[in-house]
Amino acid sequence: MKLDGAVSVVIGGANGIGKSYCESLLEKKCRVLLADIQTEVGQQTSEMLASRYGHDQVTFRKCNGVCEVDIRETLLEAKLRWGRLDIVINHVGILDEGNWKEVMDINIGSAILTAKVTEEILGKNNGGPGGVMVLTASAAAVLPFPLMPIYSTSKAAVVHYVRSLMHPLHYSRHGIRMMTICPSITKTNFINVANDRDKIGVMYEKAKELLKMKEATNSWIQPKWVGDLLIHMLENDEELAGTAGVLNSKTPKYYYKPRGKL
Ligand SMILES: NC(=O)c1ccc[n+]([C@@H]2O[C@H](COP(=O)([O-])OP(=O)(O)OC[C@H]3O[C@@H](n4cnc5c(N)ncnc54)[C@H](O)[C@@H]3O)[C@@H](O)[C@H]2O)c1
Ligand SMILES: CCCCC/C=C\C=C\[C@H](O)C/C=C\C/C=C\CCCC(=O)O
Repeated sequence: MKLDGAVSVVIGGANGIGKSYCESLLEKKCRVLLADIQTEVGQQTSEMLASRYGHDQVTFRKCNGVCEVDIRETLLEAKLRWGRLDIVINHVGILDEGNWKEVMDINIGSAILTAKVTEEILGKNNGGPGGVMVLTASAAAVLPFPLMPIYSTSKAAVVHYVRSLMHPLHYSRHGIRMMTICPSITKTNFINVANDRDKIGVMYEKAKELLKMKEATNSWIQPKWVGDLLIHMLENDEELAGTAGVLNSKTPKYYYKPRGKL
């Protein structure tokens, strides 16, 4: 798709990978509604980006990415402000091996609600123009990662959900090109959860060891690389729709291209 002049929503855009998504989109002259549950930091990030890329290019709105009403109002605000909506990104997720219900609720719930509302607003079956939806899953969704079985399973469900919705049976109805981005361990605030024994659970010591190794070898994924992958997937959306773009090193690999008809 052509990104110059396109309109996007990034839910969870105030920090880390989401912030990198916003910057990468703005670099390509895409307009961005940066949505986040944290008002103060969201506004700060949006203002910093506005001073760099233009005040008409980016704006902030408070949004809980697991709340259907918030997601709908956020998408509609972007459409109303700029007269169109092309790209919907939801980046929300948690890791808490001590609370499986909440992990499933948030990680899978945010994916299902985002797809539901995106289809409602952009779906060809609802009179919309189609568009693109991107969800952040995790490399743990497709690579073996026994350290965090509940988190990994929730993210695998996100990948499989998107893959299912991109089957021709569904795509022929809604016309929205959907994909997931699956980074490996990325240097953001999210990894601080490793210090919380309750949230990591029985693999706490092993997790600490892995992070120590990452630090010693500086083998983190950088948020900028994830932003670069987003742009690559958007610019090649016809070919990459339905795939999970996995970033376990600087070079991505793509999994699960849906084929055929049932
Ligand atoms: N950092 C990693 O190693 C890594 C790797 C793969 C996938 N992920 C996924 O990326 C996401 C975390 O992003 P990050 O690593 O950039 O962390 P981060 O903490 O730097 O940023 C997360 C952002 O999401 C916002 N947010 C959290 N809950 C929200 C909600 N309910 N509604 C709206 N906004 C909300 C936060 O306020 C924050 O701005 C999760 O989905 C996680 O599973 C992270
Ligand atoms: C064990 C570390 C716990 C803290 C890290 C916090 C969050 C990370 C979440 C990511 O979504 C996990 C992503 C990928 C893990 C999958 C494969 C890892 C492959 C091993 C490696 O990259 O070294």
